[in-house]
Amino acid sequence: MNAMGQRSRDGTPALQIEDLRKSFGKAEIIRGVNLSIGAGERHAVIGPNGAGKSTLFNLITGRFPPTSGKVRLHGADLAGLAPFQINRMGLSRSFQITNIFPNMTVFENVRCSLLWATGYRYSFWNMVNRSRALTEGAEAILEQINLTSRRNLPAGVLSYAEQRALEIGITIAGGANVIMLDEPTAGMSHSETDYIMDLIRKVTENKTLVMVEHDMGVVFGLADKISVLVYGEIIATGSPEAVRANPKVQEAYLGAVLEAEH
Ligand SMILES: Nc1ncnc2c1ncn2[C@@H]1O[C@H](COP(=O)(O)OP(=O)(O)OP(=O)(O)O)[C@@H](O)[C@H]1O
Repeated sequence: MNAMGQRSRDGTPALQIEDLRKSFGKAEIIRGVNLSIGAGERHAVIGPNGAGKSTLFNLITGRFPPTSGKVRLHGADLAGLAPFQINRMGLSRSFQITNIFPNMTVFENVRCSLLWATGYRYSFWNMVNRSRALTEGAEAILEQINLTSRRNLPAGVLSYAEQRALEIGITIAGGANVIMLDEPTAGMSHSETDYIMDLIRKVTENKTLVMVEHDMGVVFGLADKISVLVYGEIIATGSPEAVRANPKVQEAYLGAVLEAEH
């Protein structure tokens, strides 16, 4: 069965991380991370600045090779694979920095990412069918991210929140079933944050979501499970309630963050 866009039915976790380590020079930034993320789970990784959250993302997505340890996607070892190969196995990520082409239209941005993501799978199709499939696919995504009415505008003129929605559209375009979002609501107002949160909930329905996020409203509103990364180690993983109540987490991170929000 092609697992794209569907939950694993045999109980294999979507992602398994086994004793993962990463050093830059002498500094060990990721220090033995073990984590299992179930198919269909919404998982948030939180922790203080510099804890290694982006580095962990970069290791999972193949952007950096680990110093040691393993990452498995639906049971398959990702060692040695390039980001585009991992992407074609059903894992797609967004970046903290907006990754869209500002001079291309909104529609072209989505269509292009679809073309890239599905390049191989449609290789036996004739050009007409392929072109039609891409157009229809792009239209369906625009509908999902509520940007149909903006489709012919250059992406650069969209509002910040709309650009982040487009970024999410580009991330989901290839039909990946594991979606990784890096600070999807960074720099947003309360209403924009609520809007993007609803959008994320909608587009990741029946998919696995892994996100790094600093806004605790978003984390506790969206996540089924939370992992807390401090100095390259996961000090707690569990349900939002369990993580919130964990004294180690309170001490290392959440106590100060929740206090600052009130
Ligand atoms: N390519 C690199 N080379 C050297 N050091 C790096 C590299 N990438 C990250 N680091 C270091 O690793 C540490 C963790 O950085 P990382 O960006 O992963 O943290 P983070 O938890 O995502 O932080 P933030 O919440 O501020 O985004 C930092 O001390 C950073 O300077």
